Formats: sequence, C-alpha cells, structure tokens
Amino acid sequence: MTRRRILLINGPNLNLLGKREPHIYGSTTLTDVETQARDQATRLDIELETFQSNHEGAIVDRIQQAAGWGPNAAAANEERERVSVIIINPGGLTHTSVSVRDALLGVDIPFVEIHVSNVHAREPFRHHSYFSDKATAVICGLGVYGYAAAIEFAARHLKVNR
Ligand SMILES: O=C1C[C@@](O)(C(=O)O)C[C@@H](O)[C@@H]1O
Repeated sequence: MTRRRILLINGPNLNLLGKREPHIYGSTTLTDVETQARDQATRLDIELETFQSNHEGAIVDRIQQAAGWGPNAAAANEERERVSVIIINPGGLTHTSVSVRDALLGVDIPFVEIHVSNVHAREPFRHHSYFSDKATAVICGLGVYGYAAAIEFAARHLKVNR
C-alpha cells in the first residue's frame, strides 16, 4: 500500500514562531514544531514534508507541486510527488488569499486548516477565513499542539489519495 504523504505548509510570519508575540503564539519555534512533526510522522509510519514561505505565490507553487503539477514539479513525477493530505497554517493569508484557496481547490487534495491562536477570540478581521468552508477540519486555539492534533487526525482518518 502507498504510504500516506502529508505536506505541512506554514505561511507568512510563521518562521517567527517562538519570537513573535509570544503571549499569543507561545515560545515554541517553527524548527521545534517541524522536528516534532517529523518524529510524530515516523512513529505513525507516514511521510511528512514541511514548507514555510512568506510569499503567497511560492505557497501556490508548492501546493501545485503537491499534485505533481506546477513550475516546481519534476517532469514525469506526478505519482511520486502527489501528497495525500495538506495541513496548512496560512497565517495572515487566511483572511486575504483567494489564490491559495484556489490552489487548494485546484489540486483537490484534502486539507486541514490550523491556527495556533484562537482567531475567533481576536480582532474581527481574523474571524473570516478563505479556507474554513472547504477544509476537512479546522483547528484553532490549541497552540502548537494543534499541529500534532492535525497530523494525528490526518494519519488516522484520511485515506491515501490515489
Ligand atoms: O499569522 C497568523 C497566525 C495565525 O494563523 C495563527 O496561527 O494563529 C492567525 C492569523 O490570524 C495570523 O495572521
């Protein structure tokens, strides 16, 4: 059986986790989050790739690549590159990005939306997401534990895609 492949995407400013507004986002760094995520994936016998970018277009390219498409996909690698599930913290793009939404819908890969903070308890502009109505699940307010919860859920409940 094909192993599940999960792609964990973090959007703008999440490279500053641990330094940025620690009263909201905590003191764990993105490197810690990604290391723990990789260890967890190994225990669950799934493949995990991580990607962080501050650039909307780079995130769109990475999502297309997850389907074996787009400018960064290696030719004839469609099967090998295809991921089963995307876990995405779009950061501020949550509240603005039609393009990232369109990319996720375009590749038709199920995704889990995650936020470290409880966006609904914050400023009103954070209450709307361009992703939540299409996400398989939405996690927010669990702190960085939300990443572990998302991986656990994806590994147990989402089928291998193709
Ligand atoms: O950058 C972020 C991080 C965030 O996605 C979170 O993880 O809580 C919440 C967003 O509103 C914010 O722009």
